[in-house]
Amino acid sequence: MSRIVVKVGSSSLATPEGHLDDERVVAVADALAAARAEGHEVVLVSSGAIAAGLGPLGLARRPGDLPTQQAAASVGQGALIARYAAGFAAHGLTVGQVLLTVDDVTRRSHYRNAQHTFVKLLELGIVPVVNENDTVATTEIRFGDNDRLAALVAHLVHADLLVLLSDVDALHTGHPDEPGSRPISDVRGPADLEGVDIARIGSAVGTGGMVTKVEAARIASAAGIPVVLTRAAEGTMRAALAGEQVGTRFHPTGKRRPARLLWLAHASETKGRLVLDDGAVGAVARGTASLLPAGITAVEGDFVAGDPVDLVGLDGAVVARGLVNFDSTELPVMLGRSTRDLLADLGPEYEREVVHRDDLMVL
Ligand SMILES: Nc1ncnc2c1ncn2[C@@H]1O[C@H](COP(=O)(O)OP(=O)(O)O)[C@@H](O)[C@H]1O
Ligand SMILES: N[C@@H](CCC(=O)OP(=O)(O)O)C(=O)O
Repeated sequence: MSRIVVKVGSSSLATPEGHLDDERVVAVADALAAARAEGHEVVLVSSGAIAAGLGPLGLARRPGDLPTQQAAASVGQGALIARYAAGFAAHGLTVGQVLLTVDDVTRRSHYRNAQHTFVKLLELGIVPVVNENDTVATTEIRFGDNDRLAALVAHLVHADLLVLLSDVDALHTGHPDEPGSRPISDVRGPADLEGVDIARIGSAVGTGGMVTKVEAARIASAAGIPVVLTRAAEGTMRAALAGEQVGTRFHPTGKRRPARLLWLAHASETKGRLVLDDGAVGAVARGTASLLPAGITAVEGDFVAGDPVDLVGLDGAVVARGLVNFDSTELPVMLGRSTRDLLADLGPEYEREVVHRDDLMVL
């Protein structure tokens, strides 16, 4: 038995005008139910909330402005999950809705919550149906694309396979409409992507085109999870879920890393910067040391304890990203001082590291 995360994009669920197509939703539910019948655990990351909201709101096409997108997602997410619930119920399966924001997965406590939720849902035999919580996600706290979200969920649930379903049968050497462009069956590392043109945007309803899919595949495969990218058509979906050679397979290029750090590196918007002296840069870059106040020369931005921040050298180059243990307003009096000195002067609350090494991701 293996655990499979499947991501399906709006372009595979919507009509060309951007409205949700019921038959396509049912086809996805059927394919995942077949995988469940084979003994696999499945997690579905599904776009389509905005598309599903257009009809009920009387909108002709996908809105360009964020508030209307949020309203459409609010109306549409309920409709989307109702359709999945009916589609899976036909196979005797129950779905559980999981809506995530960036904060849920970058802050330690929220992150553990999300992980526990998935573990429990799978234990209970539920099919988790995941989407970004678009209704409350504003521009600055938005993943914006479900491809990357799916890669991070795959890592979070320790998936054995990530399947990215789209409206193309595979990654091609160039946009599929370009003459001479051909499908790529295997990607074993960055060299296989040299010269591959993914710049042209995709369908009118999809968001990221191939760029976000290749980035998602890079994140997952670098963390040891194989990725298959193929079309959300009945035959190709089933073949991909059965582990058959179909579409493009991105082979693992690295080993699993602590999941929370992967989120930190790929999903978080940093709230500020800590400027490090050369000694601290060296210590942090080796990946074994925590960041102490003595090695910090300046603080930039407004943040509170628990926020992600960039750690930069004196030249401004980003060395690492980490979760900071102090508010930006608390740090200025601490800079350049030893923890012993801070303990004596300000008390035990100020003796701890500014960023603990377990909360650091060297970039
Ligand atoms: N090199 C490429 N290979 C395959 N598809 C490409 C490539 N470059 C751009 N694309 C476009 O990316 C689209 C898929 O992205 P998108 O529409 O965002 O899908 P989704 O809604 O599934 O996330 C394809 O339909 C295709 O037009
Ligand atoms: N969360 C949004 C979709 C975001 C997204 O990544 O869309 P897509 O590129 O179609 O997978 C929604 O449900 O409408």
